[in-house]
Amino acid sequence: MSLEVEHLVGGYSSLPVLKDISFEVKQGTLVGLIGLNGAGKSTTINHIIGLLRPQKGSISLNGVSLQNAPAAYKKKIAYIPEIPVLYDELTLKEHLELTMMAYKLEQKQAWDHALRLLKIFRLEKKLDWFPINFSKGMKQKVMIVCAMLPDVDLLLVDEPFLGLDPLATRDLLNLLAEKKENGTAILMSTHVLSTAQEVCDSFVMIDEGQVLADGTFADLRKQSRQPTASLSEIYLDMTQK
Ligand SMILES: Nc1ncnc2c1ncn2[C@@H]1O[C@H](COP(=O)(O)OP(=O)(O)OP(=O)(O)O)[C@@H](O)[C@H]1O
Repeated sequence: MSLEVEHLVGGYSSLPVLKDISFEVKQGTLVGLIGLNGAGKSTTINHIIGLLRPQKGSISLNGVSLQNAPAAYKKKIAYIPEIPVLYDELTLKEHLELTMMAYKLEQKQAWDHALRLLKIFRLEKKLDWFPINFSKGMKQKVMIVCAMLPDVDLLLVDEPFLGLDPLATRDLLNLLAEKKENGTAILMSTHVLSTAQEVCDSFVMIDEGQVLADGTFADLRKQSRQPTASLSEIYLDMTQK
């Protein structure tokens, strides 16, 4: 049971940003997608959520192919984007209702869950607010709450820590750990390598649209022949070679 990306070639129109990307995210694991600016992290995620169409290769989740069964595949994924995408004319409450409708969630259970998440992120008194009145971090928290509501097989998280205060970062990490325990596969792109080193079970390092290395932190230390190096040192060393 996992996300499988196999020989993915893709990008924007005819420009192939991703050259031949393969990796797996197993059920109940958190995988860090690591790369410099422009390496192809968001492009990879955009392919996995079906926003971009592969030029070659395949993407499947627990055997369900994005190409062959897009609706069944998309029901099983949730996504926290790097830049919050909210509807100006909808309140926080209406954003939650929209998410519940989209995933066909049972109302009572979904609202209990939503209220718990809203309390964690200190948003429970802002249900009637519109996005224009939210700070950057608050908008990011709304995206997190919406993505955490459904019970999905795969959660994609694109650079979540920018704009979040330390309390919210801790709360997000706790929620990711909870999701993982429930069996969700999580792929998270981030530049915050110290946090990634602490919380991720394994890593996919990409550079110029190609996988440089993948595996656990111990695997990467072995591959780079640096038994005491940090994730950041390993990555800098690999990209400079
Ligand atoms: N909409 C787009 N149209 C054309 N090219 C794009 C588009 N978005 C990104 N690219 C190009 O694709 C390449 C990979 O970009 P991508 O956004 O995937 O990088 P990233 O690893 O997520 O970087 P960052 O860490 O800066 O967010 C870059 O060369 C970028 O210029």
